[in-house]
Amino acid sequence: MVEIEEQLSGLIQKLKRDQRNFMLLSYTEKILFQDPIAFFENGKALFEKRFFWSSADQDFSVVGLGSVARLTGSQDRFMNVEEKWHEILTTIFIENPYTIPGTGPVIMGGFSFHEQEQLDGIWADFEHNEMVLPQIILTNYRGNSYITHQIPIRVEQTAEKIMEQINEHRLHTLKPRSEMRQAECILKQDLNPDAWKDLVKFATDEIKKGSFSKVVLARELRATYDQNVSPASVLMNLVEEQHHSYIYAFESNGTCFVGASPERLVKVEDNCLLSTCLAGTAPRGGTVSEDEKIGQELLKDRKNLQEHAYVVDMIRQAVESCCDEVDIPDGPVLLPLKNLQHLYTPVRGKLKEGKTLLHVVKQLHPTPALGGEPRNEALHFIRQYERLNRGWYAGPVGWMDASGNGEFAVAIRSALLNGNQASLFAGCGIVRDSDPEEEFKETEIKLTPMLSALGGWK
Ligand SMILES: C=C(O[C@H]1C=CC=C(C(=O)O)[C@@H]1O)C(=O)O
Ligand SMILES: [Mg+2]
Repeated sequence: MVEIEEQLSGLIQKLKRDQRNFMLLSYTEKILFQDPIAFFENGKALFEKRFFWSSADQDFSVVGLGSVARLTGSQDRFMNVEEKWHEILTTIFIENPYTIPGTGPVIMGGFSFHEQEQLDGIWADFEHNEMVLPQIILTNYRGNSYITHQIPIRVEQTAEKIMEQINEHRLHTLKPRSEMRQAECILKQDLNPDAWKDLVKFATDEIKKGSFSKVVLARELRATYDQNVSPASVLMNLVEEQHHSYIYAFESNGTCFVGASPERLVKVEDNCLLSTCLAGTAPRGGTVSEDEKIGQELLKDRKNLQEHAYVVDMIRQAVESCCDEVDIPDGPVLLPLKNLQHLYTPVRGKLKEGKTLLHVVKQLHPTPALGGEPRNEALHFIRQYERLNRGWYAGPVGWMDASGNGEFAVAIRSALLNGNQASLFAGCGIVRDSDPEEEFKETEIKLTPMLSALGGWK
């Protein structure tokens, strides 16, 4: 702590010497292990914006509170954010002795599913895309905790005054979590299930006519609770129940988008790229042998293999345009989750010179696991006929650090929380052989993890 104070004094002197008014210091240090959910929960009283991300498999989480910069790109939004991030980075004084991904200045947030979409209704508190540079970041990596402060320094301030605020933030955020009472569902409302099934039938007719080959159709469920739903308590349940999933939350003005997605869009670490093809779904069995039987059937099922193949073909093309040494296995394997299992094909590559994480996001989004094939025809159909405002559902959500490391998942198995109301989203890949009743059942299973994390249902 003494070190930050010395840094601050030095930088204030420097501002005076250079006759400048303002600069941003990003200061990282290792601290005693902290619970990321407690940090997120404790930040509620102090900050309007909060971001949570954890990837169970890699023992990694990054949580951001507050905002010192907001990046909201419009035209060519991914590249726009990339440019703004580079501009900001040239102005930050970074003090980070660690080479741990997700430490130092990190931007966090997401993008709506549709480009240029006007967000209204339940999404009114959300920008159509927003990546935030938080005021404080807690990064947990392999059992160690790091804290990064983004500290705006004005020439007229004193180091002691700035330290007071830093200490205040630490005092209120670095402490154990308090008891959280789980909300109870008092009303569950299915928004027009029959119309959704009719739409699936209509989509298969269009596929047979040759309008497109695959389209992902989503539906929304609304639930009301006996008290305001606490995003932290939902995160706590998701972390406990949904292993092998990215657990994420983005809160803006009291509305929180939260979910547990098994689907990585893309990860970059030291120029190595990982992406995931995930499409094709079956339930889990009640016994080991039943589970194995369902899994084996899924691996041979024509409709599901078709759904999956469109995703692999498109991701291969997109990744090959940005990477060398692309490695994709010939066939899918099973990815078992708590409530369902998927067909899964991992993708690896090495980023080409000059290509970045956001270049790949731009190429990939939306993959046929969320949009369809061909992309434009499927997106047109979704915009025209799907009866919901997707907002950030199925869009890229994630983080990126100053070294170009970062990861985005697709924001499925998600819910938007506002007070005691929640909207839950789930979709299904529709291909030629899709059956409306079966696809409806598939969305029911996909909604189960969020419903359960929200506190069960009536
Ligand atoms: C669009 C969703 O899932 C996608 C990801 C995996 C499997 C899918 C499927 O089998 O239909 C979907 O393409 C969702 O959960 O809302
Ligand atoms: Mg499916």
